[in-house]
Amino acid sequence: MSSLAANHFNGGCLWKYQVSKVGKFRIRATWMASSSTPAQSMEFGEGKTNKLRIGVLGASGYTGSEIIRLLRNHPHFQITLMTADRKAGQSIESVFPHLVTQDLPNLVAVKDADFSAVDAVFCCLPHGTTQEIIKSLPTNLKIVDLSADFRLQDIAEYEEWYGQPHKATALQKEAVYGLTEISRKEIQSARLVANPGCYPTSVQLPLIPLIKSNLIQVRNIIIDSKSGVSGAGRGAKEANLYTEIAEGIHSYGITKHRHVPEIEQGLSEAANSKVTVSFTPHLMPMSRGMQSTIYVEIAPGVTTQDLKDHLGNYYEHEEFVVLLKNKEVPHTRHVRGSNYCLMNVFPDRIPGRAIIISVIDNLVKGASVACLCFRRIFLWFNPPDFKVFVKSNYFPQGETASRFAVDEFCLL
Ligand SMILES: NC(=O)C1=CN([C@@H]2O[C@H](COP(=O)(O)OP(=O)(O)OC[C@H]3O[C@@H](n4cnc5c(N)ncnc54)[C@H](OP(=O)(O)O)[C@@H]3O)[C@@H](O)[C@H]2O)C=CC1
Ligand SMILES: CC(=O)N[C@@H](CCC(=O)OP(=O)(O)O)C(=O)O
Repeated sequence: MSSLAANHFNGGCLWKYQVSKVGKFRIRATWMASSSTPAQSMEFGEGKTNKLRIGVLGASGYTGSEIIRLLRNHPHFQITLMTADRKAGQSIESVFPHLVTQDLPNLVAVKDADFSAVDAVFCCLPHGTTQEIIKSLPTNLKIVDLSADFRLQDIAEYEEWYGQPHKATALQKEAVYGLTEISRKEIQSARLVANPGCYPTSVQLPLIPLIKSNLIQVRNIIIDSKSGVSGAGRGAKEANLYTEIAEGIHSYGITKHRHVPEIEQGLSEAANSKVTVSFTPHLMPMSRGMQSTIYVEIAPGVTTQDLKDHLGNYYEHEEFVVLLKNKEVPHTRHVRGSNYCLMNVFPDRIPGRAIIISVIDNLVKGASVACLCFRRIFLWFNPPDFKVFVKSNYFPQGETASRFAVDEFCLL
């Protein structure tokens, strides 16, 4: 792990293969270098521009601002619309001064938004609000929704856990749950993608492959998760004041956190039977980062090493999920600002049990960048010569687009 961490802190960028497999050299996609190369024949929006035009709804929030940070200088994206609520009418630099040098539109209220110059929308709004807004958007738009509104397939379950009726049930049926590494194929053809929650991302990435292969029992799964305070958004709340959060750990949502049904939905689908988990989240005195420590029963005849081998193989070709070696411990600081999920598996002292640790950045892999995955967007739009473009400019060895760019974003 040390090389990956050092690489991150140095601001450099190696592919996972370069880090983990000596001698298996892959040419790195460097969009910063290639930004001098015109985006040749990639045309979006009826050929009017060679950039994909993006609207960010909720641009004045934490996840929205991360999307802007990551897309602002990209040669193939152009942010043409940004919305806000209380901050409508302001410039983005007055809200987030680090975005000062960017040529970005001012923030407007959703009701005043002009979608005529937008191809795809990232919806970074509070749940509840989101479903009504998405329902009113032009139907030609591709949408990635970061809220929880379209994640639960069972509307009754949504109403039970979110305490309100669902107001866009038809759209709910259309939405695809967007955990990239697990559902890449479905995401490619979706119009509306429900980006997974941060806790569910950190839990499902290690558990789904193990459950699918019957390597762990689906009973007695215990999940202890910890989140940075940015997970609660930028809105002012007494519980999130520095004086309330600093120098302590706060458990919350015990037995009733709204991510429980989302986690159980994903694990149950993998198991083909109903899975029930014990899940307790904690608020930590840090601005960003998330760790899930997961206690599982191993299936009869299976060893901890089998779990490790399986996860290693399952994610071998996934750039952003890394199984650490030996006894290396995943730390949240190693994924800060990055799109990586780092994980490892440890034998418990109690025979037949294992402990899995998984870390992500809640604002990146847990939210914004997960949904920026290049392949998702470009396969949606499917420009005819995309493969040629990708091959000649970025992937001389014919790699797929999923490995491109996002890690460049997150290692900035
Ligand atoms: N923070 C995280 O780690 C993660 C968050 N998410 C989800 O992503 C979504 C956005 O989260 P986050 O960025 O943290 O939230 P923030 O509270 O930081 O930002 C919310 C954004 O929505 C705008 N907004 C609020 N209410 C309305 C409204 N009624 N109409 C129109 N716009 C409105 C705000 O505008 P203004 O500021 O101008 O009032 C702001 O731009 C949420 O659904 C959240 O649960 C998902 C994964 C992780
Ligand atoms: C620390 C904190 O408050 N975290 C939020 C979850 C983070 C999040 O954004 O959840 P969604 O992805 O479902 O919107 C919470 O516990 O509700």
